[in-house]
Amino acid sequence: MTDVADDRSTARHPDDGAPIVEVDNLTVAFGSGPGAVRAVENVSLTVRPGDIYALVGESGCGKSTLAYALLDIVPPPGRVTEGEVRFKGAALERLRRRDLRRLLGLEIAMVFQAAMNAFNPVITIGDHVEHVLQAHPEVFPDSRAGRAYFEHLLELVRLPPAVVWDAFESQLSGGMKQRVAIALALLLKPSVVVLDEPTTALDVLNQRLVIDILRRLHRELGITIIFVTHDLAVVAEMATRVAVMYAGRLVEAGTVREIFGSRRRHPYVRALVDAIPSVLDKGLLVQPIAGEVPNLADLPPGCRFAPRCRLAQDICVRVEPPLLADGRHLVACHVVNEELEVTAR
Ligand SMILES: Nc1ncnc2c1ncn2[C@@H]1O[C@H](COP(=O)(O)OP(=O)(O)OP(=O)(O)O)[C@@H](O)[C@H]1O
Repeated sequence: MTDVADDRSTARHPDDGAPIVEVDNLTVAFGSGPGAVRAVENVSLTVRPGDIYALVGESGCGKSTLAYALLDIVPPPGRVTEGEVRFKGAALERLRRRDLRRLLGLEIAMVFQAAMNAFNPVITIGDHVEHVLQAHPEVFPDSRAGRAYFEHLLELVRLPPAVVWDAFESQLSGGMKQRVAIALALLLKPSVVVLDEPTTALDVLNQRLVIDILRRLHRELGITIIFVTHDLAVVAEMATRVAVMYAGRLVEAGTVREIFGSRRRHPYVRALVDAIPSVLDKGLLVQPIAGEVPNLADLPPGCRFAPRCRLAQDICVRVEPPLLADGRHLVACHVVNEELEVTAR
């Protein structure tokens, strides 16, 4: 194993290709001085074209903040204090403001967690579409082609264009609004779409529908998907790669197979998996994770998960574990990495 701080090992894999999004040693802080809280700390990851990349963790682990940083839209008082995000090799913060706006609108789109309330309630969905098309004539010089493309997107998200075009937000159900938000995000043909908790606020049937739709959009439009979720069952169904965050740090990253099937897994990830009846089919034996994510302003020494970890040893409460790579599978845990090295000898 090699000691690295990210998932960019030099090992070659069949899915290797030029990265589309790279997060390099990124730290995002809220506030300043001793009271500052680092919602994202020294996180590095690489997203390649065609990935369906899941950012996972419990509430408060920094997933949404990381997602916002991917589009350079961290809300104040949050700010990037270290590291950078690169899109197709170009650092976002070094792009001129005009180029950045263009890039973010056209190449990377976001569907926000509160998509349910993301629309202006006094205009129709058709008006929303017209506004976007007018703001970006470079994508569809003929707005009729833009309208036709939106209708195509509505069909892909399984909504009837004739109903949706003249509808106001209040006339759509929660599931329909989420799907309209996805169609709108794709209108300018971005190569990457970032979705914050795309299934969380939906009932089970609508969750299923949104998962199916996102897989279809990925297949038919070839878009790269990055999504934030606290739900590993959704990850198991949809993602190709996964990064698991705990209290602002990356604790494990790898393929879905590595995250769910590998013997070498972070105890936090094991605990998350054990908390999903649908994945392990344990029925009533599901184990909730005891304790809570620590307050970011008052972190424990050593491994942040140690106070909740059944495997914790002395070293865990003293020394922060490094993120060790086996190929592109990364784990930050003294105990499981030690076990693997012992077995490998
Ligand atoms: N606007 C803000 N002002 C101050 N601190 C913030 C702000 N937004 C986030 N934080 C800090 O960053 C931490 C991580 O928040 P974030 O929303 O990124 O987590 P998350 O994993 O996406 O959780 P959730 O699923 O609940 O959104 C919070 O616990 C909080 O300490």
